[in-house]
Amino acid sequence: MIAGDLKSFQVTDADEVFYLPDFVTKEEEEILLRKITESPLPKWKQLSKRRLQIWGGDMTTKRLLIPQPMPDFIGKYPNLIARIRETGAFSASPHSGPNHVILNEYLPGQGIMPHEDGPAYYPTVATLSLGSHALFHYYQYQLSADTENTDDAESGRTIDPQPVLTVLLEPRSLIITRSSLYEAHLHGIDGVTEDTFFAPISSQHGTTPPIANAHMLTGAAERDAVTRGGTLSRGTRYSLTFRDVARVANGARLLQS
Ligand SMILES: O=C(O)CCC(=O)C(=O)O
Ligand SMILES: [Fe+2]
Repeated sequence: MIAGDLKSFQVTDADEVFYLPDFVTKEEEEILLRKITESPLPKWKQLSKRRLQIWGGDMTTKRLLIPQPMPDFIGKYPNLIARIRETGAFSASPHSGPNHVILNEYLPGQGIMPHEDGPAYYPTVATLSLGSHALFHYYQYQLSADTENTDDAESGRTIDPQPVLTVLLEPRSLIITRSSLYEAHLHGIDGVTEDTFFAPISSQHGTTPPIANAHMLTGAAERDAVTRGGTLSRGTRYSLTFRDVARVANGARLLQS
């Protein structure tokens, strides 16, 4: 892919969100899924509702990355880091590419509450989906206080429950989020076992928000469900979130301190 092409993957004119379907091939997806599911148990960090792995190094409380080499299936075959650099999405980031990856595992019924990714990272994230689709929502904070809505535990600010943008992430796709949707918005995935879509004609009966990347979908089942109405069952999904941690510890300096 040529760096300048990124614009042709932009989901809407208004937002810096880019959807790249089929970013990895089926064969590459199989290799990645095998490597992930074969990884030894100690690699996993168990949270209350899902588990994850962190690659590229751990972060100190002062948001300093203590770098670790990437596993071969991220940095060599397939070389996902290089492929993401080639999109140009990180061209203005401190290291011109991602240096940190979080792998999340979601079983059917598991999701991630609306949240912000925080200031340790350069405000660009690229997310590769493997194994299953997900419906990904971007939210904004409520401008005026409304007691009916949920509060964000961390900021204490109220989140508008109506997403500002919803995209369907197909397996093997990459979604890139930059700028305002990264810095001033939240994102999340509902913990459901299936997603139901209503054909536009009957949309008044349904509650599904419009899918902003409907015109960019490449999977037959996904296109069908979104354009004609239907249900997509969630399988186990793995997401790899690629980011650039601005501050990286320098080995020599670490030894001196
Ligand atoms: O699984 C995803 O697509 C989102 C993950 C996420 O938001 C995060 O790890 O911060
Ligand atoms: Fe996130």
